[in-house]
Amino acid sequence: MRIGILGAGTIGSYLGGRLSAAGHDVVLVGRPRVLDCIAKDGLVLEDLDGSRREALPRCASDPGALRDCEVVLITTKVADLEEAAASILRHASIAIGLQNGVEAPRILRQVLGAPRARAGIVSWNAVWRDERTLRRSTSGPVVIEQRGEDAIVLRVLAALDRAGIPAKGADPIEPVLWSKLLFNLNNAVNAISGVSLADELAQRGWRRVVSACQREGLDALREAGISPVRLGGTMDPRFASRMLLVPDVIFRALAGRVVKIDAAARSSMADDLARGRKTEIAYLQGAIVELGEKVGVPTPVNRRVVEAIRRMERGEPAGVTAEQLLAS
Ligand SMILES: NC(=O)C1=CN([C@@H]2O[C@H](COP(=O)(O)OP(=O)(O)OC[C@H]3O[C@@H](n4cnc5c(N)ncnc54)[C@H](OP(=O)(O)O)[C@@H]3O)[C@@H](O)[C@H]2O)C=CC1
Ligand SMILES: CC(C)(CO)C(=O)C(=O)O
Repeated sequence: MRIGILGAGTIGSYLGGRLSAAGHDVVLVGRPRVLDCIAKDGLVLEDLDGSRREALPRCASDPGALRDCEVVLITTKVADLEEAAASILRHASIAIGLQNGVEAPRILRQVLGAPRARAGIVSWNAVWRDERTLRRSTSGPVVIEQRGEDAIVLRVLAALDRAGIPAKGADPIEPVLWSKLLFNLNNAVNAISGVSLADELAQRGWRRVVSACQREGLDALREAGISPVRLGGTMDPRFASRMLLVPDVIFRALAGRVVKIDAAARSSMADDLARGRKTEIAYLQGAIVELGEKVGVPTPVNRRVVEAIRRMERGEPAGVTAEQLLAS
C-alpha cells in the first residue's frame, strides 16, 4: 500500500517506519531536523518485546510528495493539524488524523470534507533513543474511525496488523477519543512529577491526582451525555480511575496485567516541555475544564493542572505537589 505520513515526528516516524519495514511504500513528510538523518541512515524501530526492525522510507519536506498516496496518516500535534490538512487539500487521498484530544474530527472534516476525513488514536507511547532509533514504550492498540465497509481504512488496519501494530476500527470515533483523553489526563501529571511514567504511576499521590482529573472528566461527560468506551483489554476509564486509588503494592500487581510500560517511557507532554515546546494541555485538561463549564460540573483539579503546565511552558518550575493539586 502507498502510505504517506504528514508530520513525521515521534509517532509518525514510528508508524511509518514499521509500515515501511513490513514492505509498504511509505513516504515521510516532516522537518529536515528530524528527517535528514533518517533519509541517509534509515530508521531502527524497537518494540516492547525487544524486537528490532530496520526501515528506509522515502523522506521529503514538501507535502507534494504525498500526492500519489492512497492514504495519509497525519501525525502533527493538534495545533498544527489544520495547516497540515490544508497542505494536502488538492490531493485525492483519505487522511487519518492521529492526534490526542477530541478536536481532530472537527478540524479534518472542516478542512478536507467529511468523505476524506477520518480520526483515530495511538494508545501507546514512543521514545527516541537516538536520532534514528525509536522505541515503542507502552502497549495498546491503534483505533481508526471506520465508516461501514470503509475500503481504505480496512486496508490500513490490515497493513498495521501485518506490521505487528495491533489496530482496529470504530464508528463513531468520538467516544474512543474521549476515552483516550481520559487516559491522557496523565500526560500533564507525568510532566509535573518530573519522573518516568513507571515511577510516577508507582506513587499513589500522583495516581490520586490522575484519578481526580478523570473523575471530574467522567462527571462532565455524564452530564454531557457522552459514554466513554473501553480502549482494549480491561482499559475501561471508569475502572481505571478507581484502580489508580489502590495502595502501591496492589497497584503494582494489577497494573502489569493491564498495560506494559518501559522504564524509559515519559508522556509526550513531558517530552514537549523538555524540548521547550508548547504543550497540548488546552486539548486535554483544558477540554475537560471547558466541557465542565458548559455542563455545570466543577473541575478544580484539572484547572490547577492546567495552571501548573502553563508555568512550565514559561520555563518556571511546576511548583506544586500532588497534595496541593488535590487540595479542596
Ligand atoms: N509521542 C507519543 O508517544 C504520543 C503522541 N501522541 C499524539 O500524537 C500526536 C503527534 O505527537 P508526536 O509524534 O509526539 O509529535 P512530534 O512533535 O514528535 O511530531 C510532529 C512533527 O510534525 C511536524 N509538523 C508540524 N506541522 C507540520 C506540517 N504542516 N508539515 C510537516 N510537518 C509538520 C512537527 O514539526 P515542528 O516541531 O517544527 O512543529 C514535528 O516534527 C500528538 O497529538 C500527540 O499527543 C499519542 C500517543 C503517544
Ligand atoms: C503515554 C500515552 C500513551 C498515554 O498517556 C500518550 O498518549 C502520550 O504520551 O501522549
